[in-house]
Amino acid sequence: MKNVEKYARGYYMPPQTSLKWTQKEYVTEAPIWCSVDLRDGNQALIVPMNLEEKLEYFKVLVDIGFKEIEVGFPAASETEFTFLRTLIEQNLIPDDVTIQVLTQSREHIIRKTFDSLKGAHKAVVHLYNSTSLAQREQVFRKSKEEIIEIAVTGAKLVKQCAEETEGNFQFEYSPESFTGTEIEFALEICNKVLDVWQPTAENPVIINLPATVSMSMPHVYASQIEYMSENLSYRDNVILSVHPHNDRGTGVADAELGMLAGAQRVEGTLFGNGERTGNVDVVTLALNMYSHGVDPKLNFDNLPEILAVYERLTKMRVSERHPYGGELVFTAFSGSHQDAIAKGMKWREEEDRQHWSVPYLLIDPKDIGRQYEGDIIRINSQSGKGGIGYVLHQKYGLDLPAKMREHFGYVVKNVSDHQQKELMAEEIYDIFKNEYVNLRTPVEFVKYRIKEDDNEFETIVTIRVNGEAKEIVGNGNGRLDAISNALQTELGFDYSDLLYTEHALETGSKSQAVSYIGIKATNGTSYWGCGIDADIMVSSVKALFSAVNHLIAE
Ligand SMILES: CC(=O)SCCNC(=O)CCNC(=O)[C@H](O)C(C)(C)COP(=O)(O)OP(=O)(O)OC[C@H]1O[C@@H](n2cnc3c(N)ncnc32)[C@H](O)[C@@H]1OP(=O)(O)O
Ligand SMILES: CC(C)C(=O)C(=O)O
Repeated sequence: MKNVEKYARGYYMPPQTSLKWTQKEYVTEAPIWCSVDLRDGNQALIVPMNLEEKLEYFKVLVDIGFKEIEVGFPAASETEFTFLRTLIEQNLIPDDVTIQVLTQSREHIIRKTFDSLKGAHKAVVHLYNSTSLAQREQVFRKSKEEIIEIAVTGAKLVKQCAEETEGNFQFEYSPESFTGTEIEFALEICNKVLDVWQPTAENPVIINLPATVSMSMPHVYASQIEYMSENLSYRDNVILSVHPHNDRGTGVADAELGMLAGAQRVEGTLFGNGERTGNVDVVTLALNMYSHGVDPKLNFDNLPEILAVYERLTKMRVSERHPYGGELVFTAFSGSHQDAIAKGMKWREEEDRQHWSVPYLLIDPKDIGRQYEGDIIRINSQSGKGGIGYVLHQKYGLDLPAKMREHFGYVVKNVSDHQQKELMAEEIYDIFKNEYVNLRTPVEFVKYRIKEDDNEFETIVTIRVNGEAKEIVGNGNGRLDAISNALQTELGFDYSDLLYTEHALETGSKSQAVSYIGIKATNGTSYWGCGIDADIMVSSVKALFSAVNHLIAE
C-alpha cells in the first residue's frame, strides 16, 4: 500500500513493564459492568433514540442485570435531559441500579448535568477531557499543564455541585483518548483528579481508561492498564475501568487483557454498538466468560429476544457472523462439521454428561435461547450424510441406516448443487419421500395374502406393473422372504443381502412403522428403499418395492 509510512508511530508502552497479566489464563470473576448503550451507543446512531425508545432500552438493560447504566449526556439535548428526568421523577430506577451521566469539563455543562440529577438517590457523574498528544496539539492547542487545569477545574466543580445537590454521587474520570496519551502524562492527570476527589473506601472513584481509538495491539493496552493499576494514587479506593472501542477489531481482546491486567470494571454496549466500529461488545465479553465456566453475572439466556429489541430500537443490524448473537454462528453447513456435531450431540444424549464439549460449538446454543433445530445444522451442497441424517432425525424422527444415509446424502447434495440453494428441512423430507417412500413405478405394491405352514410361507402378491394389475406367487422361510422371492421370479433378476431395519414413528397421535431395506444387485451395487405404514409388515413390503424400483431403474 502506497502511504504506509504515514502511519508509523509509537504506542506509549509503560516505562517499566511487568506484564504479570501474561501469566493469567482467563478472567476468573465478572467485572462491574457498565452499559454505555444509552450514551456512547446512542450518540453514534444515525437517529438517536427518542424518549420512549430509551425508556424501553433502559428496561432491557435492567432485565439483563446491569447494575450501572450510563443513561446519557444530559446537557446534550432536550431528549437526553427529559429522559433522565423521567427516570427520576417516575421512579423507574431500581434500588440496586446506579445511573451514570457524562459531562465535559465545562462549567455550564457540569451545572446542567447536576440540574438533570435533582432528586436522584444516587448517580455516577462521569467527567472527561481529552489528553492525547493529537488532541492537545490540534483540538485544544494547549500545553500539558493547561490540559491538567481543565481536568482539575472540572473535578473541583463536580465536587462542589455534588456537595450542593441532594443525593449520593460517585465520581468517574476519563482521560479521553487515553491510548494516544503518553502513559506517564495519563497517570499524572488521573492522580491530579484523584487528589481533588479524595476517594475513600465508602466512596471510591472510578478511573476509566478508554481506548477511545484503539491504536495498538491488545498487549500494549494491557501493559498500559497494568502500569496504571500499579501506579495510581489511592489505588485501594479506585475502581479501575476500561472502555475499549473496536477500531482494530480488537475491542474484546483489549477488554479481556485489560481485565487480566487489573481492570475491575468494563464499559461497553450490547452487540458493540458505538462510535465508528463500536464500543466493546458486552454480550461477547460476558459469554466468553461463560464459555470459560465463569458466571458473567449478566443474563443472556434469551439472546434472540434481546437482539430483536436491540435491532428494532437502534435500527442497527447484527451481522450473521457476530459472536453468539449472529444468525449463523451456531450453524454448520459443511459435511464434516455436521457429522462431528451430530455425533457429539448423540454422545451427549447417550449419558447425562455435564461438561460441554460438542465439536465446533463453543457453548450449548440452548443456554442462550437458540434452538438446535434449524440453528445448528443447515443443508446445502457442502453438506454430508451426517447433517442430512441429523435433520431427518430431529425434525421427522427418521433414523436411516448408515449406508442408506450415505446414499441419500448424495441425492440431497445433488439437488442443492443443481438448484444452488440451501434446502430447508421440509424440502429434504420431500426429497426423501419422492426418492423412497413414494417410489411406486414401475412396480407398485397393492396387497398380499400369505399362508404359513411349519415356518414355510407361501404368498400371493397383487402388484401393478406399469399400471397393469397382476398377481405373483412366491415361497420363503419368512413373509418378506416369500414376497421378495415372488418379485425376483416375476422380474427375472437376482439380488441378495436383504438389509432390513425398522422403527416406530410418532406422527401426531398415531404411531406408524418405518422400514428401510437395502438390496445388493449381482454387480455389487446397493439400492435402498423405505416404506411407511401403520402395519409393520406392509411398511417392510413397501420398502422392498421401493428398493427394487431403484434397481430396475438402473
Ligand atoms: C469519546 C466520546 O465519546 S466523548 C462524548 C462525546 N459525546 C458527545 O459529544 C455527544 C453530546 N455532545 C453535545 O451534544 C455537544 O457537543 C455539547 C452539548 C456537549 C457541547 O456543544 P457545543 O459547545 O455546542 O459544541 P462542541 O461540543 O463542538 O464544543 C467544543 C468545545 O468544547 C471543548 N471541549 C470538548 N470536549 C471537552 C471536554 N471534555 N472538556 C472541556 N472542553 C471540551 C472543545 O475544545 C471546544 O472548545 P472551543 O469552543 O474553545 O473550540
Ligand atoms: C467519554 C469517554 C469514556 C469515551 O466515550 C471514550 O473515550 O470513548
